[in-house]
Amino acid sequence: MLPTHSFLELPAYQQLQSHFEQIKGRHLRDLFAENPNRFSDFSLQFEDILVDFSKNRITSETTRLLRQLAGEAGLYEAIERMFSGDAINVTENRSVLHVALRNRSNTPILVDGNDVMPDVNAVLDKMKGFSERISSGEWKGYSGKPITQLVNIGIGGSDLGPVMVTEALKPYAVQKDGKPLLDVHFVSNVDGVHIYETLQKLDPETTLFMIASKTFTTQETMSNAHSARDWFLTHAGDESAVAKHFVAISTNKSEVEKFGIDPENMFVFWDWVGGRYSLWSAIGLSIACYIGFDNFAALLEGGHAMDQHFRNTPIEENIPVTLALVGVWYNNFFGAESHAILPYDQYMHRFAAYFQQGDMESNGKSVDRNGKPAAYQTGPVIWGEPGTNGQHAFYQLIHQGTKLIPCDFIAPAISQRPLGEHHNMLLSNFFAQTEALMNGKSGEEVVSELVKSGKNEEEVALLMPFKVFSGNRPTNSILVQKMTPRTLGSLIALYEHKIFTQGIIWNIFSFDQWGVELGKQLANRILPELADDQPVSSHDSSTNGLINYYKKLRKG
Ligand SMILES: O=P(O)(O)OC[C@H]1O[C@H](O)[C@@H](O)[C@@H](O)[C@@H]1O
Repeated sequence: MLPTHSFLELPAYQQLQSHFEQIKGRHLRDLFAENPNRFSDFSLQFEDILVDFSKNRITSETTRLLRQLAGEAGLYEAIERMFSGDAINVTENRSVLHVALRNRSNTPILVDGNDVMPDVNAVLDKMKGFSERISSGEWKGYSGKPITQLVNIGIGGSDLGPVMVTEALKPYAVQKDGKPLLDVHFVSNVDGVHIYETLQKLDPETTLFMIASKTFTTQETMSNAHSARDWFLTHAGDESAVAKHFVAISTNKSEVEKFGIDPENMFVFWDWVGGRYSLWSAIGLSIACYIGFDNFAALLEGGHAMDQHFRNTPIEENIPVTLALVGVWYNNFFGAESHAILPYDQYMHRFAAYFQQGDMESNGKSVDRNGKPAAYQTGPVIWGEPGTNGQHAFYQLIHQGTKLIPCDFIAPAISQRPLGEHHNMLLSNFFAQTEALMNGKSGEEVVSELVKSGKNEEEVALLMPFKVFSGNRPTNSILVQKMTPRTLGSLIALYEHKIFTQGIIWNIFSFDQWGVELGKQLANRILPELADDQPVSSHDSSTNGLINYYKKLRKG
């Protein structure tokens, strides 16, 4: 169990409220002017990862009170409970042990008195052996050819992590003749277009399908898996070929067997691995095959190093806790509704999408751990795109809109693909944006610019208000040396622990996802009603009207 509290009644919450009244009108420009050491006072480093949180609307009093808030919410006790295997996912009565999957120091972690590490290590060994057999060409398809194409069929947590990491670490793909040895594809949507378009690119003789589903009952994944199997059999002809081309990744052995996958070809994980925290488990098999097991192990090591930092570092220097607290500051005091994640690294183009599930499925809750409505804001809307594309799309609103949008800017110092001036140009944008968001541009600056450009008095007066930037818009900057497997592992774990910390402070359960279940149930109820052309009348008038119009339209 986790301790509970009443968020709004924590003494630090009350103190933060009066502190907020004093600080809300202060401008970041002035905070920087007052303290020449602001950068070093408000930045932290972990290995090569620098986290500069100085461009936030905080003072040392703010961080002191926020840390007190974390203490009063029982954060450090909660961290220990997670790491020691307590069933902190109370509504599903499960431990939360993605940290065990990357526990490279191999210290025992107990669930119901049993050490989970031998099972974790056995699956990692099996993944290693499998990925090596694929890349050496020892694993052959039904016609004797080696595998060159992987298709991961999964959705949500059984898709987003592998997609994000294989994209982010593309430069680490196992190579053959100067090119990635394997093409890796991901099919998630139940829309037949997704599997159709993917199958167009495949050769059945050299394709391996990975059916990834924790439950092995998810409608989208099972439909896509059956369609892939049908397509495969029309080419291979013979059921006996399936064993060479289909593997399963799941916690549900009996459903895997029912589907017709040999248990030998099954990679297991456990109910204490949440879907959105599962890329470190067998769900990462496509990653291990694509970048090679050693690189996958480096990813795990990076995650483990961040786990140690999170568990053992005092609160003043604890990076995930600091970012979580700054997030709480905007979410609960400034009323910010969203948070943008903006990687200045094209390979990380799915990073924000990945943490849309990671954060919003975890902390999108409105009932507290006492089962009572939460009378305060919980998890923010997470969104983002890579820089500089975002700059030419939605940064206008971040700079001059009416909403306060705290942003994380992430960049590597060394490009994976150095090309002329490209990386300096990219990074000049990375630095310029946070500077501009912080400083803004005053009326006087605008006027002098307009005058210099030759505008007359009337034109200056007309244009001035539109060209002013208020600034005072908060950002974190995360600068790493290079986006290696280890660094990426640490970064993902950093965000995971930020989410955990915020969930503890908001007194909500971050590891269930009952909100996703309702949609699944309702779709299953409507599906049989779509089988014929009879009008339906069992729903509200809107739903009936839509279904009946659909039935009319689909006749063509
Ligand atoms: O791996 P599975 O069981 O197919 O679930 C896939 C996804 O389903 C739902 O959307 C949620 O429960 C997610 O957390 C999960 O990741």
